[in-house]
Amino acid sequence: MTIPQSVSWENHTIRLLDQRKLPHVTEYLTLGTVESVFEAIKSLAVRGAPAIGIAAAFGVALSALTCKTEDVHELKEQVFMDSGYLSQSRPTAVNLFWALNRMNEVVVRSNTAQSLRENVLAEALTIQKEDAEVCRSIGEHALTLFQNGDRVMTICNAGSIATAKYGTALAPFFLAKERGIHLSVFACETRPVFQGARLTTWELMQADIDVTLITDSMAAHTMKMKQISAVITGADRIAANGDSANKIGTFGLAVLAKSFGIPFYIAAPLSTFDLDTPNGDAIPIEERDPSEITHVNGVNIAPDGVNVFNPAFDVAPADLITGIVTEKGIIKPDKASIAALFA
Ligand SMILES: CSC[C@H]1O[C@H](OP(=O)(O)O)[C@H](O)[C@@H]1O
Repeated sequence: MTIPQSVSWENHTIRLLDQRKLPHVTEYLTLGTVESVFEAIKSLAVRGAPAIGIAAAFGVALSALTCKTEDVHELKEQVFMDSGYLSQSRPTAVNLFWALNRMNEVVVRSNTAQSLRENVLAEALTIQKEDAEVCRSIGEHALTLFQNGDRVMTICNAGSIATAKYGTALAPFFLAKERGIHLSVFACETRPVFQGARLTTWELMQADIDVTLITDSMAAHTMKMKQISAVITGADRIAANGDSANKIGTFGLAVLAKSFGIPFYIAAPLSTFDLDTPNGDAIPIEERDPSEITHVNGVNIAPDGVNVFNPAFDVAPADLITGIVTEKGIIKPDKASIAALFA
């Protein structure tokens, strides 16, 4: 695959692919402070639940490496403070909190300032490496759901740049391509930030995968006219009962899929499950700046002063989900199956 890595650790800094500029400009940011990592996550320079977690993990490593004290207690205090700060960058994707918790545990069990610095960097690199392996497994399992010639709809970007590599919902398409299986992807543009139009189409075209761009409002008509065989999306947080939060518009696709009798799949790693959240109603839904809706590429397209509601995510209830594809296999979206996954 020729798709660039969204996050990497280079020369004691984070090298970050600026996803806001894609597809026309491939530009990298060099992040050397915790504040710049926070801003990169908040402003969507890095986005996608697993990639946010990886960036935050490297942010904790930066915190430890840039804090100059040799007193381990002082160092821990600073790193925990920075970790808490990074946790406030975005509220919905639980991978952020999962990664920060993993980093915090490493901080707790480090006994010297030097070992703490070594350990947090090693842990961040491990989180990234594991994510690539996990995503490849998700792709393998998801590929069993599709047959040569299938037409599959997706929304947002759950691809390589939203993760360490391969993606979640897009992983099966990359693997299908490697194996000569022809799948056609219909990508919803994903208003307001256009992750589908800008990122999913770009990633799939880079890999020479058949992709067709539609607006979000064309989903029902496209399902009917193009004989869509399945819908697959990523997720930002999956509650203990299987309700799944993903990019705004996903709930609508799940309703449509049910209406057309089309299977609707969620693809996500175990790090996206939140067993402490009992159901979708308890998932915090991020509301973003109104300008994401009123402006397109900096141009105001709405009357000045218009009221705006801009939730970044919605929740597909478990009863609309056919299956959740994880690195451990495909499970039913119910409490027992999810509990068994973690047993
Ligand atoms: C591989 S999970 C990707 C996930 O992240 C997206 O949200 P955002 O672009 O706001 O970070 C979206 O919900 C995707 O499914």
